Amino acid sequence: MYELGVIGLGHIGVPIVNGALSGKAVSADQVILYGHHPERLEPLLLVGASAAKSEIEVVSSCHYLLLSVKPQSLSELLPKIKPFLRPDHVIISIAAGISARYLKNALGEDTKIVLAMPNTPLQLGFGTTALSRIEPATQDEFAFAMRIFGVSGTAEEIPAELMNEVIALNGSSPAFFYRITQIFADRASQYGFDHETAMRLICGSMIGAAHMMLSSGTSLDDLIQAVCSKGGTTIAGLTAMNDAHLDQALIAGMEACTQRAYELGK
Ligand SMILES: NC(=O)C1=CN([C@@H]2O[C@H](COP(=O)(O)OP(=O)(O)OC[C@H]3O[C@@H](n4cnc5c(N)ncnc54)[C@H](O)[C@@H]3O)[C@@H](O)[C@H]2O)C=CC1
Ligand SMILES: O=C(O)[C@@H]1CCC=N1
Repeated sequence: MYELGVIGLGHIGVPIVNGALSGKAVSADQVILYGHHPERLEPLLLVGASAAKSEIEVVSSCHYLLLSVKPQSLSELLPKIKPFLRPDHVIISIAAGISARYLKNALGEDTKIVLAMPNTPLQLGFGTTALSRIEPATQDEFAFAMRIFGVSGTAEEIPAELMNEVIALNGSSPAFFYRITQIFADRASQYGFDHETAMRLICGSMIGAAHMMLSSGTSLDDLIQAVCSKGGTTIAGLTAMNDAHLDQALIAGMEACTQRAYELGK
C-alpha cells in the first residue's frame, strides 16, 4: 500500500509531487502516479516513485489520493474510481470550483476529503496553499495534506465556504501579478530599459513590498503614505491609476475568477 496516489500530472501536479518528495513530506517509495503523459513522470520515477497502469491501480493501492486533473475531467474520473474507494481513503482535491458537496455527491456521503488550492510558485518552494478539512477526514489526515503542500512554501487552513473566493487571492493571482509585471516591463522597455534590468527592478520591488506588507507591522495605508512624498511622483502615479479605475479593473478580475469557479462546480 502506498501512502500517496496521484492522478493527473500537469502544470501543478508534477510540482506538487516534486515538492512533497524534496521536502520529505512523503518518501518516493510511498508514492504511486498515473498521468496521461508518461514522459512527465520520468523524473519522478527516477527518484523512486512508482507508475501505475491505470487510475484504478492508483486508487486500489493508496491511502491519500490527490486528484490533480482539470475540473472538467472529474465528471468522467469520479464514477470510474468510486467502486474502488475504501472508507480509509482520503481524497485531496485541488480542482478549482469543485466543492466537497460535488465530491460527496459523486463519491459518497462518508468520503474523507481535503480541499486544497495551491499555486505554481510551489515549484520553487514559494507556494501558498489554502486548505480545508471536510468531515469525516481527521485532524491527522488533514495534517498530512498540509505537509504535502506546506513543505513547498506555506499552507493555510481556511473555511470550506471560501474555497472559490480564495482562488483570486492565491490560486490564480500569480497570473494576475505576472500580467501587472508585464505591463510595467513593456512600458519600461519603451523607456529604453533592457528587459532583464527592468524585471530585476520591478520584481525586486514586488518582493520588497511583499516583505514590508507581511513583516513591517505597518498598515497598508501607512506604507503607502511613507512612499508618497508630498507633491511627489508616487501620489501623481496613484492618482492617475485611481482616475483610470484601477480598483474597478482589479475587482472585476477577482469577481470573474470567483464566478468562473462557481460555474465549474455546477
Ligand atoms: N495550474 C495552476 O496554477 C493551478 C491548478 N489548479 C487545479 O489543478 C488541476 C490541474 O490543473 P493543471 O495542472 O493546470 O492542468 P493540466 O491540464 O496541466 O494537468 C492535468 C493533467 O491531468 C491529466 N488527466 C486528465 N484526466 C486524467 C485521468 N483520468 N488520468 C490521468 N491523468 C489525467 C491531463 O492529461 C493533464 O496532463 C485543475 O483542477 C486546476 O483547477 C489549482 C491551483 C493552481
Ligand atoms: O485557472 C485555473 O482554473 C486554475 C485554478 C487556479 C489556477 N489555475
